[in-house]
Amino acid sequence: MKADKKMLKGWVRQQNGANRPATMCMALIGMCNVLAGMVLVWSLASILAGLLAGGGRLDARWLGMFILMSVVRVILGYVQEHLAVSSGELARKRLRRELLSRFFAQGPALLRHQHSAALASLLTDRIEALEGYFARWLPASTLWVVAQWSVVLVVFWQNHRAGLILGGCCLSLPFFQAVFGIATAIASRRQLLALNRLQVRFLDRIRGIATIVLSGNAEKDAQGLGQAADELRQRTMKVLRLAFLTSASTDVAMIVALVWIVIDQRHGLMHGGSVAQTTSILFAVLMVPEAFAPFRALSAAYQDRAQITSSGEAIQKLPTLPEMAAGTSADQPRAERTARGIELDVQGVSYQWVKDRPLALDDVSFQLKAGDVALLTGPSGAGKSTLIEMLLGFIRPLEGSIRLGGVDLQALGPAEITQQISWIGQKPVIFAGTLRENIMFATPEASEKQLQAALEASSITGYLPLLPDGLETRLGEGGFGLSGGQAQRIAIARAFLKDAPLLIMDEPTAHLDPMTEQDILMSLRGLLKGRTALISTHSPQFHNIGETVRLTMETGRLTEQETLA
Ligand SMILES: Nc1ncnc2c1ncn2[C@@H]1O[C@H](COP(=O)(O)OP(=O)(O)OP(=O)(O)O)[C@@H](O)[C@H]1O
Repeated sequence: MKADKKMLKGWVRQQNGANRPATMCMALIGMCNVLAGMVLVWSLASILAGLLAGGGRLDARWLGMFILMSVVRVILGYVQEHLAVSSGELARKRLRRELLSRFFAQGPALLRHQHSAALASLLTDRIEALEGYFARWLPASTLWVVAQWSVVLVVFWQNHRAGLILGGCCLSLPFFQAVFGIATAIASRRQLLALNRLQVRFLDRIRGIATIVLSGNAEKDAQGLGQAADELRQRTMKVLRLAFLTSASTDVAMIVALVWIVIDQRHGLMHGGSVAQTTSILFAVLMVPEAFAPFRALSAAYQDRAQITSSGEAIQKLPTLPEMAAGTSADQPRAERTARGIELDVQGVSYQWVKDRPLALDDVSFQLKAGDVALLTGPSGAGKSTLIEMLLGFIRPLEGSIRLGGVDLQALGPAEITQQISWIGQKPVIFAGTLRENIMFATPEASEKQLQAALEASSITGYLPLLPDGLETRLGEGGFGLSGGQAQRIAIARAFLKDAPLLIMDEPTAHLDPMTEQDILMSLRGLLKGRTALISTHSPQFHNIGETVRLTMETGRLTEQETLA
């Protein structure tokens, strides 16, 4: 727990450090704004003193200065706001980039630990909510003590008694902040967690809409969602109440300062003091809101501070990245491929998803020569998908080693692993885009000739005339729908285009009817030529696909290993 907090603090410090130049710039402009504010208030006090105590004389120099400072403050405010927006935007972009590369490096293994709605919300809403932290909280927290106390000191220099009163009232602020600010932070954190729970619940329900409707539980489920939404509403109201109390406590301190200074200095104001004396009293009175403004900005941003802690906690919960091979891509070793495929050597690998649970892979060893086609079978839960995720480089063995083309997988960089392996899963992901974009997803540089060859080899040419716009037909959510077999052909075409020497398939025909399965098998036979392959399947149709090795797994162990003639 303590270690988690330390890590979280370290992460927040790192974020603050990455944003420091922009924060310092905004704080500097903020300070200039405060100084301009002092000159502006002094000009106003001088004008008013001239009118009240100088026989109604309007001093044009002070009027000019007042107008000039007003313009300067507008410009500084605009620049500050502009900087705040772009610094918040840059910080969010940087965080999203970091997170996305972390998600991609984890691959599907990530979804075994985290709900996809929680990941989506982390990447979108929760990063979005950090805008206030970078744009408002960081500059406000850097500036407020310096800005507030320079105002108090200037007032004290001009008018000792008023300065002391103002300073005393300002001293009460950290106390209010401690009471209401901390309560606001806790309430904001709870509100964010409630929001996250609601998002996860919504996505689950949308995904399972058919199951819910058909089970006749739609109404009960809607009630559950309603309760979750109500919990969020109550938590949001609590945050707003607390934020209101924080702001009200600042206002009370400010009004007390204002009234106290006026009562204390009423003699000088009412009994016609000199212009200089009236100016100094008016200056002290008019500076009161200026002295409280930095603190007001800070407490308005206090909620934003809670966001970084809660997003940081969610980011900390992501599994740690597997260590990547060090060095630049130029000096990283390359796996050796041949015209027949690539060698794969798995020696004594073990893996455990959760501590104190049985091993998902237990001392698994096998070897594939270039051109071997291995069929991997075994009952559900035997560890086939875990082995595949390990071969794809998404998880690292606790023990043992994997060599691809004579090189340890851990020594190969992610780009090299990606280049050497094609993967076909149970259901290919079809992205929103045209059929052409979907096929060329991993190889956008492929030529038209290569694309045509892949279309033929995967038999997409068979259904292409049925699509309204051929290769330019838009697919994905909201686009033209494809059958399971048609979609799987896209995955096969992608593999043809990629031309990697190792082909890994995880039940590629799991959701297809026997006829379609036979058609897909025909295309797969073509794809297997000149490649090493590992195919995990429950389907007997795969026997005689041209396999040279049969592997059988049970409860994480390789129980049978047969090499065919
Ligand atoms: N995120 C996880 N947390 C805990 N245990 C896990 C996790 N993922 C998988 N396991 C466990 O690891 C073991 C192997 O699972 P795996 O998905 O590799 O099996 P499989 O052979 O691919 O099954 P299937 O044929 O049904 O896909 C199972 O006992 C499973 O419960």
